Amino acid sequence: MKLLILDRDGVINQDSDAYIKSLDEWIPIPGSIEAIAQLSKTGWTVAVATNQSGIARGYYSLATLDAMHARLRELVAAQGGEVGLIVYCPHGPDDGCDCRKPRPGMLRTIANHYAVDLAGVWFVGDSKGDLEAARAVDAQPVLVRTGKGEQTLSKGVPEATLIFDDLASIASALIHTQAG
Ligand SMILES: O=P(O)(O)OC[C@@H](O)[C@H]1O[C@@H](OP(=O)(O)O)[C@@H](O)[C@@H](O)[C@@H]1O
Ligand SMILES: [Mg+2]
Ligand SMILES: [Zn+2]
Repeated sequence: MKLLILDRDGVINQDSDAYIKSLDEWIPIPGSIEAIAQLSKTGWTVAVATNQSGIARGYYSLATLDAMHARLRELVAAQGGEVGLIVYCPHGPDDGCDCRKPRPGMLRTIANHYAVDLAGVWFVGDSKGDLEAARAVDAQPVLVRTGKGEQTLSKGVPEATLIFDDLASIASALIHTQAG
């Protein structure tokens, strides 16, 4: 099975230090919707693992979060593609949950859902915690320069990390080289 797991904020949509608190603030990064559609149309299953501590912080509701994910699904479907399982961590940094990245709980949830092994599966993120979550389960850490990616890169990333400009360039690489 060709499985690709994506972080959300900073990879699929623009991120903000003030959190993405409303549907209006959820703005796709240019090329990302097309990339997901193209990947799914070429046999890739695209899942999402996203920290959403804004829920615990009271910045937005689960209904708002669901509306953002419904919008993502609508936009990808309009291009003939589909989005797989979306898993989010609604907890705060001090809640001690197993799902908040850098813990790999969400990646394991996705792997169990699809009954696949995570070894070598590409997990694409823009933050250090994304890369650490990938490494915790022997997945392939992949950093994009969008969102917080440049900032993350400037602080140093694990040697095995693959680095791409954006999700569109990842899709192009996977589709044209049938990697993964
Ligand atoms: O990149 P993903 O995992 O999809 O989502 C990240 C968001 O939940 C937010 O995560 C926060 O980190 P804290 O949760 O406050 O540590 C901050 O980095 C915000 O800028 C960011 O929007
Ligand atoms: Mg992110
Ligand atoms: Zn959690």
